[in-house]
Amino acid sequence: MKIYNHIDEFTPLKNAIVTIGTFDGVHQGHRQIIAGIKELARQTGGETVILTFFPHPRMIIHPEDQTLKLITTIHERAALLEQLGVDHLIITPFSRDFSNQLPEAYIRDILVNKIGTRKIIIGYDHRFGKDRQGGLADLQQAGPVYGFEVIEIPEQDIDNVAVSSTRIREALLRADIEQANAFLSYPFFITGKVIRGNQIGRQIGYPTANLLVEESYKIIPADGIFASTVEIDGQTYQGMSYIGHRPTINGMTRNIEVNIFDFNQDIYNQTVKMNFIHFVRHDVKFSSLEGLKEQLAQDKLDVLKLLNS
Ligand SMILES: Cc1cc2nc3c(=O)[nH]c(=O)nc-3n(C[C@H](O)[C@H](O)[C@H](O)COP(=O)(O)O)c2cc1C
Ligand SMILES: Nc1ncnc2c1ncn2[C@@H]1O[C@H](COP(=O)(O)OP(=O)(O)O)[C@@H](O)[C@H]1O
Repeated sequence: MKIYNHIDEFTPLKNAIVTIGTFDGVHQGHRQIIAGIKELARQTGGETVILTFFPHPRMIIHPEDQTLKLITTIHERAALLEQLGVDHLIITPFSRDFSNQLPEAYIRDILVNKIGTRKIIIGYDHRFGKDRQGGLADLQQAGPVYGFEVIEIPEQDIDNVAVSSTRIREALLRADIEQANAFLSYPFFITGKVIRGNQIGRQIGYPTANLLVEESYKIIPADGIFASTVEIDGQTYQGMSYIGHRPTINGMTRNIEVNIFDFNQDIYNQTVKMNFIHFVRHDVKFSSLEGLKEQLAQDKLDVLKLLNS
């Protein structure tokens, strides 16, 4: 997959099969749409193009607003789309200039002249251009003029998609990993760099890699203990992960940590992918590290059972 960080980097195609959207999470609903454009591309010898927007307008207009959380960072989104076999991903910053284009100009300049759109799959309620003036009707009118076909995704299908994007976030925020994963059709994951902690982990026999997530807009599930798999340097391990403030040691920061099973390497500064497979239990304040240690032994048994049965 080729990634373009600006529409001007793109060379128009002869037969572009296009869809437009945020695709946060690249979940089950998105996957159906992507399967659709891939099938059309296969039938017509075309190439698939996804036009997406990043940063989100709210991030630009209100950078201090931390309430907007996304299931996937832009890098994670790109990686997932690549795995699905999309040919081209155009990431357009939502600048004032871009959003101020009139619908007719947007269709002509971007979709036709810059991309080479021959087929566009679009939701029935998709809006574009200045003040969101443009819609499906404008595309349908322009199609015959410029030689592209418009394929509408019906309301019913969109509703399913919209609902599940929100539902995935809601599920994660109540630590309902099973529900989130069912909607995503793959395990929810966090990518981060391993940073130093208090080094208490190894003292109690459970070293934990602490993850730093650089993107403040990445959604972090509710606190708890989870059965996980961890990907490091192309290898996958099992482990038990933790999200919380470590009440037992009166921790001040909200940590994302994982104790990796059958593993003994220094991985500081490495980037790891932590997959969330099952919720195990809620965070608890123990009266001593000894109490926590006993619980960790039990957690390990529970996690092994969950991952291997
Ligand atoms: C599977 C797992 C479960 C945990 N459960 C709790 C818990 O219930 N309560 C708590 O205070 N800390 C819990 N922790 C966090 C530990 O307190 C933390 O890993 C330990 O203090 C080591 O911190 P360090 O990485 O800064 O050395 C858990 C950690 C893991 C990996
Ligand atoms: N099985 C393991 N699981 C997690 N980290 C491990 C493991 N074995 C070695 N490590 C290393 O030890 C570090 C965690 O040890 P810990 O004592 O908890 O220190 P810190 O508080 O700095 O995280 C990890 O960042 C990693 O580099």
